[in-house]
Amino acid sequence: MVKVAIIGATGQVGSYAAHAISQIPQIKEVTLFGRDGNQQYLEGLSRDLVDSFAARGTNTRISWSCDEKDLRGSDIIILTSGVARKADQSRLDLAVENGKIVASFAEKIGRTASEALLLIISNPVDIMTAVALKYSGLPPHRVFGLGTHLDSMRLKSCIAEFFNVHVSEVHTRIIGEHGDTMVPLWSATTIGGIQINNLPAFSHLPKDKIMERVKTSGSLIIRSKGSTVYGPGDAIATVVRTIVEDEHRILTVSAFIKKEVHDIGSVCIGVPARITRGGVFPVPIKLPDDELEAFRNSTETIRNVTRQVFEALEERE
Ligand SMILES: NC(=O)C1=CN([C@@H]2O[C@H](COP(=O)(O)OP(=O)(O)OC[C@H]3O[C@@H](n4cnc5c(N)ncnc54)[C@H](O)[C@@H]3O)[C@@H](O)[C@H]2O)C=CC1
Ligand SMILES: O=C([O-])CC(=O)C(=O)O
Repeated sequence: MVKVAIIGATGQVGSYAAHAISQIPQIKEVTLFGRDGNQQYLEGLSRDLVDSFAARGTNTRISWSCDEKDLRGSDIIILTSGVARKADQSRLDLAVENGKIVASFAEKIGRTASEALLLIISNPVDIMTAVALKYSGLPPHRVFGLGTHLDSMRLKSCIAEFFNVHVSEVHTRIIGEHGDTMVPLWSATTIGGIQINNLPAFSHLPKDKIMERVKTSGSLIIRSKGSTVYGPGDAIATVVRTIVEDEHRILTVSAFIKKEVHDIGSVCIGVPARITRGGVFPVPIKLPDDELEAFRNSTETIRNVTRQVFEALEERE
């Protein structure tokens, strides 16, 4: 049975993620972590979740803590702490501020829960994954971020709507930055197992418009209702279920790549990765020239900002 800790559980994403993952039968306990001062909120949140579980017939145990010692024994730690962007900000604008928060939690995790798998949600998620990797000291296959999994789901639903098919018939992927330079892999997109460009209607698919919608989904939702909650929460639950059931599914998460995508490496970025109970393993792939060039551009963006954040964090030390 599995024990999961959510750091940043008092936030919008952390609290819904707690609810979503608690429906996974193998999860025995979810610990809600918050900052000192948030004890009352955490007690209220845990009571609210317990009521929900009773209503649903869910057997997961809920606990809460503000003490890093209680991270010990966690199998999976989900880190959602950090500042959320305003609708007119880029996720990259949060890099230094959230870098400090993520580095500090990563150090705590390295000290107390070095056997855990660490899933990063805080934005900009690719850079925060690199920060968590460096400051936790955990091996690369045990530190990864939500990456472009949610973007891939957004693209999937747009394609399903256009072709008027069930979402489960659409397989697609977005790789690269969880941000403006993300790269849709049309070459890896199928509907009902058929390569999308072999379907006559593909020539009418408004690809640019769809990608604009995917890229601006987060800011539109933030402008309309304050934050994105259900999309990320359920995307997190899918990743966690894939881990605990040792499914070996290939999801597009932010992982440290060495040479899996042509010769590009030494960066944390959204790539297809095999997700197992033991960790996350990027799948070696070859891309057509246009997608490769776009991915290279995306990795450069992430590499540059990661470098700047590392420099800012070194000044802190
Ligand atoms: N990767 C993805 O797909 C997604 C990432 N996010 C990111 O997740 C993060 C959380 O988003 P929300 O839950 O909407 O924000 P929120 O504002 O509702 O919650 C933020 C959480 O971080 C904690 N926190 C804030 N500043 C802190 C500090 N200095 N030290 C320790 N803890 C601190 C708060 O106590 C709270 O628990 C943001 O960075 C957001 O951009 C959100 C949605 C999707
Ligand atoms: O857009 C944001 O800031 C939150 C997020 O990453 C998403 O929902 O994709």
